[in-house]
Amino acid sequence: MVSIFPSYLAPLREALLGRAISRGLLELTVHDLRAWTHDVHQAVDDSPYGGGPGMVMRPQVWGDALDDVLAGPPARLVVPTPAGRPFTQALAREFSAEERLVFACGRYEGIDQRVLDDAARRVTVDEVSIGDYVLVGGEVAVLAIVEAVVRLLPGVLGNPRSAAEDSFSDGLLEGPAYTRPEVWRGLAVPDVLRSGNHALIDRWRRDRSLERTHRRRPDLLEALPADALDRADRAL
Ligand SMILES: Nc1ncccc1[N+](=O)[O-]
Repeated sequence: MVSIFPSYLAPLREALLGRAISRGLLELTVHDLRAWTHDVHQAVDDSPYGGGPGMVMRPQVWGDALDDVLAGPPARLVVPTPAGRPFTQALAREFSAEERLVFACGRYEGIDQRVLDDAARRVTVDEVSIGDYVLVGGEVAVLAIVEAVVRLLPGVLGNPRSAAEDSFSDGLLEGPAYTRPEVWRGLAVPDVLRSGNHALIDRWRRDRSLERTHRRRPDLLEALPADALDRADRAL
């Protein structure tokens, strides 16, 4: 990763991801973009051509940084930006199969477009968005993207089934989950989940998942492939 706030990415070395790194399941290197500046002020941005508010990150600094960081084994350049294509679970899976990912964290009003155009001459460049809102920079998006990708790497999650049964893995939202005690503040766990009848439990979970998706994300239902819903689903 390349950022002007490397410490923003420190959480990646905590907990699950930190353990995956210490277990050698992945390597993580954070570079300070300012290492590629040469002026005393270590300037990384300048005012935009054509005027307008804010600052644009300068091509020379990013160009030199990416020349160095992209050197070596083939990598895919991921640039978080609100103007990017949506980052989805499917893209997380695609990224998790890559040998190496390089993340360019932009600040201010983004990075001079020529940096991405120049990089695209050498590597695949993915401008991706984690949501329709504007953060101050790409670092928080990189934290989210890396967590979504790394948890899919073999051996990272204790139980590989949980990645397979994620929300979105079957195109639907995950339904409600419960654990002990059976009754808590007068609220009981649905009986079916204690029935031991796994066919019934699977059906109940599928129904809750379909209901929730219908209520909260009808767009996901629209996007399902035709054969994704069976007769029982349609009966719901
Ligand atoms: N939403 C965003 N805002 C700023 C930078 C990056 C962003 N994103 O979604 O990747």
